[in-house]
Amino acid sequence: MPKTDNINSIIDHKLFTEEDIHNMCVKLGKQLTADYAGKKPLIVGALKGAIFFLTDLVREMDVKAEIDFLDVSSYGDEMESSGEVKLISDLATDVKDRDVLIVEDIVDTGLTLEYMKNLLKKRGAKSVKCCVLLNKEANRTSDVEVEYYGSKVGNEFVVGYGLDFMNYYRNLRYIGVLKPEIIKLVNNK
Ligand SMILES: O=P(O)(O)OC[C@H]1O[C@H](OP(=O)(O)OP(=O)(O)O)[C@H](O)[C@@H]1O
Ligand code: HPA
Ligand SMILES: [Mg+2]
Repeated sequence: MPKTDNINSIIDHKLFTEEDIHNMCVKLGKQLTADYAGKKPLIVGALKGAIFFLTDLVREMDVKAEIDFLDVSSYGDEMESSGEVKLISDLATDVKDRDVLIVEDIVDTGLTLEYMKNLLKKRGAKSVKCCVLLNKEANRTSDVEVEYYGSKVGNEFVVGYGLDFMNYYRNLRYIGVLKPEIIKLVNNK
């Protein structure tokens, strides 16, 4: 566990331990191995949140896969989606006729995922599916399909294992729920 300043003052409780996360990666990896058998998918990680999940998930997949990254952002330092997804940096790979699997840490409003799926379909991908670790349905504004997910979560702000609060705490090994009073502090600033 990295030395992270004041972690107890911001985390209310742990939601998923390292073991829980590992088990989700193993289960999803098995499903994806079966579903992508005989294919050579392009795995697209959504920076920055998906970095840890992607690296753990792909090592549970017995599939000949390529990996690339899209840097997209809609939250910046905020805790609510701006409603606008920005493409910060693009893929290096041509997706035309490829089976693409987007890997994401969380789907919340669904706007980021919808943006990425539309972009990849427009570029001529043969198939575009996604695998997200956490599926938060409470604030969903898009009807984007979530083909694979590790677990549903409630309407709580979660941090760790790639998920950030004001760009920090991504490097926690577990996933925790941010204290409601921290959210109030930020919202009242
Ligand atoms: O379903 P949505 O409401 O669009 O929210 C989900 C997205 O928001 C977060 O990314 P963020 O924009 O904060 O960038 P980051 O991955 O660099 O943290 C998260 O990593 C997802 O990509
Ligand atoms: O709950 C969350 N935590 C961190 N980043 C997020 N982006 C959307 N929802 C969340
Ligand atoms: Mg993200």
